[in-house]
Amino acid sequence: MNTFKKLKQFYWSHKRYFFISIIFLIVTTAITLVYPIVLQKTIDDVIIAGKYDFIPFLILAYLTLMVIKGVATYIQQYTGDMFGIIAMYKLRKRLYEKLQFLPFRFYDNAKTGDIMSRLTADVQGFRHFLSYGFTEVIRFILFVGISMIVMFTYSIRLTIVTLFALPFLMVVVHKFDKKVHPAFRKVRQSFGQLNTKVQENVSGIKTVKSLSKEDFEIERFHDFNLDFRDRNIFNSNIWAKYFPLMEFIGNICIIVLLSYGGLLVINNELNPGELVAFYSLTGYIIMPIMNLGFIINMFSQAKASGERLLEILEEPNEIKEKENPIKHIEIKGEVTFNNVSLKYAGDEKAALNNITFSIPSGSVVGLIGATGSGKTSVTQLIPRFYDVTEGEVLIDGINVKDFDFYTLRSQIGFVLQEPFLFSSTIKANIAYGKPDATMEEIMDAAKRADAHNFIMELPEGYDTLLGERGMGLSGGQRQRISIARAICMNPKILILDDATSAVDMETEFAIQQAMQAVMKDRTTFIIAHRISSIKHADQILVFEEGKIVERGVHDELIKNGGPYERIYNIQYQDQVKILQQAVNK
Ligand SMILES: Nc1ncnc2c1ncn2[C@@H]1O[C@H](COP(=O)(O)OP(=O)(O)OP(=O)(O)O)[C@@H](O)[C@H]1O
Repeated sequence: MNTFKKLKQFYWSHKRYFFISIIFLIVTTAITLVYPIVLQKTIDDVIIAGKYDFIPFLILAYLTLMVIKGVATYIQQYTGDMFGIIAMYKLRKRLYEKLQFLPFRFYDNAKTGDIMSRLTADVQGFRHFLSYGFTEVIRFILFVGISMIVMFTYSIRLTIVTLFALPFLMVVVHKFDKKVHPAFRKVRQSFGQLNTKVQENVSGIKTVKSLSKEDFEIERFHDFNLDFRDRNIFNSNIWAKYFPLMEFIGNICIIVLLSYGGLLVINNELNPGELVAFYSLTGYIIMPIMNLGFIINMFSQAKASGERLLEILEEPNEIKEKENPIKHIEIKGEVTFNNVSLKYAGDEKAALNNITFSIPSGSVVGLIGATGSGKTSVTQLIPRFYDVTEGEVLIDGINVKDFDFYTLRSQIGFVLQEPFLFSSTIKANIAYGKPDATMEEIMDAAKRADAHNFIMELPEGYDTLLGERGMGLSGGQRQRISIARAICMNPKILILDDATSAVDMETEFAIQQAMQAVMKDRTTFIIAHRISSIKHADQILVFEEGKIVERGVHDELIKNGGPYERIYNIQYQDQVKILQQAVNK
């Protein structure tokens, strides 16, 4: 019940639909329970007593009851559905909002397919119980409770004898619940894994095909599909075992009722109509108890789903804005790292070790070093994608933790290593960080990123719709659009994380030329593997295993005898060799 209590905020605020549904449920249940009584009166007081004049009135009474029941059922179902649907809407909304604000750390390990299945199937499972499960529980209580009262008024002895099997039925139902709940949780988990598999496969289909791993992937999917099938079979097995047992116990009740009740009628201790009414009422008790399986099933699904939803809703967010943060100020862009260390959650080794540097506003800093040496990690600490483990990161002398997220992040333009484009128009992609940008601003940003010419060659120009993740464009084109997006925001700090790695040397040169003007008055971090990308930087930081091992400007560093000179020699000697080979041909 704890799961339902924790999720109460999503359904209890519109409880009026629930109560209306319950009121009309009581009406329909009451009418259903009146049928056996009307039947008993028809047999005992009209047919056996030979008062046939009453029959037209009874027909009319039946008809009226049916019309009222029909209308009541409609209202009950509609409001019950509304109760579940509104909760589903609110839950999805909150989950989506939560996902937007969860830290990068969460996404480092999250699986897209699993998150998708939580937002779809699990929300649906929970909604199902709210719409139907709750009312079924109440219908159960009403049916069993009222039927028992009516039966007791007809014959106490027959009621007791008929219902002797009920405790057995209860025990079976209880055992069923104990087994079916964990089974359902596993079905849900397995569905999440299956979704993840499909999603990963579709996203990585090029890698799969390029390595001819289709059969391997089919095999792997087969394993997940098999697991999902087996878990469902296991679940069905529980059903198949317990349901006939419940039915068997119910049928014994009916046999006992008809044997003992028949005897009472023969001995004139019970009227025939009363026995018929008893038979119907017993059905009203046994059927709901057997249906309890369905209700428990629905409840188990909802509980399992609710738990999975709570896992997202209760996921801690360690990167928070402080109270009364600094807002609405324009930063200048001076960036300082003081003895900064960073250890990613779950990692033994620190990714950054005691990093200290200061970048004056408006200057360009180049970050170079082997892969995994910590360059990206440094830049991710500035907009607080992660928080430092030790030390502090300052912008204009203010700790980044003191800013509100919008003030901080809206003034930092990021061009990521793997640019992500949305499946909308090129125009919308460039203006993503500044939705009110004019067409002139968008085109200006594209020109600076050397993207304007190729965009104009596309049939729809800036209105060209991109496929998912920018499919339909080359890697270099995607990178240029993402550079244009960052420029369009007009940020004070610009971070280019290997931003020109996917473009050829000529395009890189063109972008660099255009960027000279863009970088003016902005602090720019350029992470690069090519020396050509950073050689004009005002300051170059050379990284090795999470530490800065060298710093200076290009002309000094190439004669320093350190790692920069080594990288320079490898890259430029190669070029000289290539040029010599070309001349010798
Ligand atoms: N999200 C993360 N969770 C855990 N460890 C991480 C994460 N991101 C990076 N690391 C680790 O931190 C170290 C530094 O990685 P980082 O991405 O900063 O290096 P880099 O110099 O930018 O590499 P590259 O040139 O390949 O982009 C590496 O050992 C890496 O495995």
